[in-house]
Amino acid sequence: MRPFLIAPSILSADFARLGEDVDAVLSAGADVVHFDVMDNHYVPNLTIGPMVCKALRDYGVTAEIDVHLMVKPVDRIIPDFADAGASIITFHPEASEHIDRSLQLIKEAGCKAGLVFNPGTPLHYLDHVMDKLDVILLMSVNPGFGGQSFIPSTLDKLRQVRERIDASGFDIRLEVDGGVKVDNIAEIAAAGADMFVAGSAIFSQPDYKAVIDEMRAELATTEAKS
Ligand SMILES: O=C(CO)[C@@H](O)[C@H](O)COP(=O)(O)O
Repeated sequence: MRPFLIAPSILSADFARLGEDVDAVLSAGADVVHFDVMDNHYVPNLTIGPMVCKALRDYGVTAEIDVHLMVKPVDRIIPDFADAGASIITFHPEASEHIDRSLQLIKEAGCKAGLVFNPGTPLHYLDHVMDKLDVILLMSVNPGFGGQSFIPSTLDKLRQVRERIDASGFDIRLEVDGGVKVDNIAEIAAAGADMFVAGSAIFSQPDYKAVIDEMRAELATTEAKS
């Protein structure tokens, strides 16, 4: 059994005092910093790049930084994020010209690698790359904005991916992102997820520890898979 990981999305953090806010959420019990990179091209929003990732490292953040690239093209920004201190880099397969090459670039740069699937993206992109994946991230909202509602069909997709991971025998995290809250996290875990991105559910509350504790209490009602 492996631990469940809670990864607050800093898209909902206070950008005017990002270092402090990230420190606060990690002190409150978060495991991983989820870092959303949007390019106003692949998705209709514009956020943060490698300089901000490096600034967090320089500020003293030592937790894993999980960089979710919502950018097209993918490859040219990978080395910059690796140099900036990213731990995990995930990208959308339909945004890459050569999925295997992008995964290889991430690994060669010393990071964990993953593919991200939008609600409408088919899972066949997994077919020939399972051995190269550390993470599979299922979006449970359409990418671009925080604060959207969880799309229920993600539960079935999670179950399908969980079966594929278990059948593969590889050590792959199953991450979910979008609309994750205290009141649905147990159901999402039961469908097979073991890493939970939550933005607005955590950062909209004054007491991060209280929300994270509530999430962990809900997760304790289910068992992590594999
Ligand atoms: O990548 C994205 C959106 O594109 C997510 O990481 C959201 O930022 C999650 O926010 P909430 O749905 O938890 O508010």
